[in-house]
Amino acid sequence: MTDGVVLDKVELRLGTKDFRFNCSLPAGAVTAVTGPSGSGKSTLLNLVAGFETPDRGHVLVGGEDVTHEHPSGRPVSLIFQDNNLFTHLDLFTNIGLGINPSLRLSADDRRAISKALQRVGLDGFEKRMPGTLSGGERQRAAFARALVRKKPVLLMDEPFAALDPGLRLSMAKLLLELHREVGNTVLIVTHDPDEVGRLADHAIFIDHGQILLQAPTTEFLARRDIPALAEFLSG
Ligand SMILES: Nc1ncnc2c1ncn2[C@@H]1O[C@H](COP(=O)(O)OP(=O)(O)OP(=O)(O)O)[C@@H](O)[C@H]1O
Repeated sequence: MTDGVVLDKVELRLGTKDFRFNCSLPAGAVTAVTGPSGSGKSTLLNLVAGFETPDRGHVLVGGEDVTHEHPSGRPVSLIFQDNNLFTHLDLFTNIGLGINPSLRLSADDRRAISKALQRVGLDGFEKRMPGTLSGGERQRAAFARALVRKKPVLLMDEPFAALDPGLRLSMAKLLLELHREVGNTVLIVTHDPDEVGRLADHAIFIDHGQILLQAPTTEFLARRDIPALAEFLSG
């Protein structure tokens, strides 16, 4: 098993909260990041993305030590619940920024943008402004941007939480299709045990800033010996 993301004895203090993360998440797999509210799920993603720097320990992505790498230099893409798009820029530009922040785009880049829009079901949406899109369409656009960036790791923080149940299912299906096509390493924060079962190969459970369990999904969903996890699983 190759490591996609490693947090090697990472320690971080934010305000009065202490986080200690030690884990090795497999490359090319979907790992669900779960835990009670305030347990440290977003903080773990922020450490991988580079929005937080550990006080101690190392963060490795694809075997490369990125602990002190600026977020823009890390081989990761991000999709959040919202705020994925710049509201004053059309979709073509929003997605182009994912390829090159100065928007110097080659003919190939331009074709890649249109192809990515097509792939996520937004064929011909290049000139649309984010404000004119539905929530599901905005998430599709965020997927298109992640696609053109071609980064080996995709970090998703509750990407579907704002969507209604039907849309959640179709976005989960799209995520899995794209994941199988590109073989990336996905970390997805979710509060929903059903989503863990639907999407993830592995899952971790965080409580009070520490990882209490890392296991393959089937084992994870069957465990009842950790009270906080049992509570999470019973919804
Ligand atoms: N910059 C900061 N300064 C002080 N405390 C912080 C900071 N960032 C996060 N925290 C605290 O650390 C804890 C973990 O936050 P985090 O956002 O990682 O939790 P979470 O598991 O993602 O929660 P939720 O499910 O509610 O989104 C919270 O109590 C939060 O208030």
